[in-house]
Amino acid sequence: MARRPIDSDDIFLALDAGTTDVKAGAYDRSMNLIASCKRRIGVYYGQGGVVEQDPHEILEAAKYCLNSILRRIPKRYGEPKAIGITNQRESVLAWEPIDGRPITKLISWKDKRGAQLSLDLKERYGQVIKDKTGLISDPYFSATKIKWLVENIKRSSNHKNYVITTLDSWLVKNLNSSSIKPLTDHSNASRTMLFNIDSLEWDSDLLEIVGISEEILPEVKRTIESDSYGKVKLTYGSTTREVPILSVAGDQQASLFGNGCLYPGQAKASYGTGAFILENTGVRVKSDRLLETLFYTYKGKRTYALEGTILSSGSSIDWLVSLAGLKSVPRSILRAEQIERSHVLSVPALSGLGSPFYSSDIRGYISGLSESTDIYEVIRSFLEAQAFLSTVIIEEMRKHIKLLEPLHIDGGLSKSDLIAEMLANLLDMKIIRERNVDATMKGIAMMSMIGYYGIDERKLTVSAGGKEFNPNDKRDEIAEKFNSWRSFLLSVISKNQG
Ligand SMILES: O=P(O)(O)OC[C@H](O)CO
Repeated sequence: MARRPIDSDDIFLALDAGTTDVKAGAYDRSMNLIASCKRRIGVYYGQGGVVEQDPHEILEAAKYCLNSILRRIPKRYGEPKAIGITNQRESVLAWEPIDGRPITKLISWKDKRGAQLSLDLKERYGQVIKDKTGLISDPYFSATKIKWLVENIKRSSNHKNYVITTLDSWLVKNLNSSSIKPLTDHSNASRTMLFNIDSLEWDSDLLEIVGISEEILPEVKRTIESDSYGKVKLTYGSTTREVPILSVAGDQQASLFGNGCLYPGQAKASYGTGAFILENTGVRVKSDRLLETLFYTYKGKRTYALEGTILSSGSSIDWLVSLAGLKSVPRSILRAEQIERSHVLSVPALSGLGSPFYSSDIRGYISGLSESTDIYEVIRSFLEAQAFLSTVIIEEMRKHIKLLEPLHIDGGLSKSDLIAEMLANLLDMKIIRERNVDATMKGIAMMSMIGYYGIDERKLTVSAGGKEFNPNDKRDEIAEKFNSWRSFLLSVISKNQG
């Protein structure tokens, strides 16, 4: 990769196509955010575990946001040098490889249509899947969704020539100024449950086991790449710009990067639609109860991470606030945080339980309700559950690799001081919430900048800092509640198994 001179007027773009919002940002050379735009997108929840999104809506939102930030970049900056694209992971759609036209909806990572198949796969091939992909067979990953799409296309249409890919691949195709074949990056491929994270290839045994042909999958490239992903064509008014795409990554990997976790032992927790806790492990570190995944690849090097997932995070709070007929999520959270003491306990497993339990058929439970319980106590218990579930995951991580201080937190729900304070006490460590809670966009912009300059990622100097939370005198009280909650969780799990 060519090295280029560093100029203080250089700027880099980021596109983050998440589950709830599509966002774009422009960053200066020190990774200060200088313009941003966000558009909310719809999620359709149907019977039988169906969760889908409209790819056209996502693409329109992406174009709108990118064009809108271009208009807002101050004149003193030069042309954007590069762009990085990051995305909600595991979600897949089928499309025409020549013109990029979608032939299905985007089947969300939250979709459970593959539940039975993933159970069967777990029973028969659980260890093979873990060894090869680092993942635990679950409908969360792409494999069973891809299989469902293949069967469905066979039954309901004449389409013969199609590919099935994660969202990054489709966006790269549809935003490109030139014709480009279907491509994805290693971090996204590692979430499909079909990709061998040691050999860095689609795994022929797994493809055969699940019954998927490699021909319908995209080619896999490095996360930070100088010349594979083409250029994004941006037009506004009479101006057209072509900006090279120099990085593509799954959103949680991008946020690990954006939180500056570039050394083994550094970790972050992102509280978005779901919550995702990732620790940089450098090399692959095996764990039976957590997910081993590719963090990023750059030049000849690969870096791995351990991951624990909470399937419903911000989405559970949104759901509860709207069910209660309350207007504002942030105001409801603030009010819930002010409650002195609450006896309500919750397991907000609205989409099943993620790590380290992987029970896709469990649903949400609440205990401790009385006639005097008010809705804010219940909201508080949902917030507390995020800190408790995170603690269970991090306890598991600590069995495998030392966790370095501080733990970085980001994502919309990380604005909750309650969650941050509880984490500091439960984990007995410093927590840092980034000044700008959007580490995902920052991470993908950082990756594109590294690709542009061709520099060593650990030599980066970027602006950082944020609010610190440390263990305090509430430690015993929080630990006591955690113990009660843990017993409640175990009773929920055993009830479900029985
Ligand atoms: O859309 P988010 O930010 O909740 O992230 C979704 C994850 O990538 C799913 O694995």
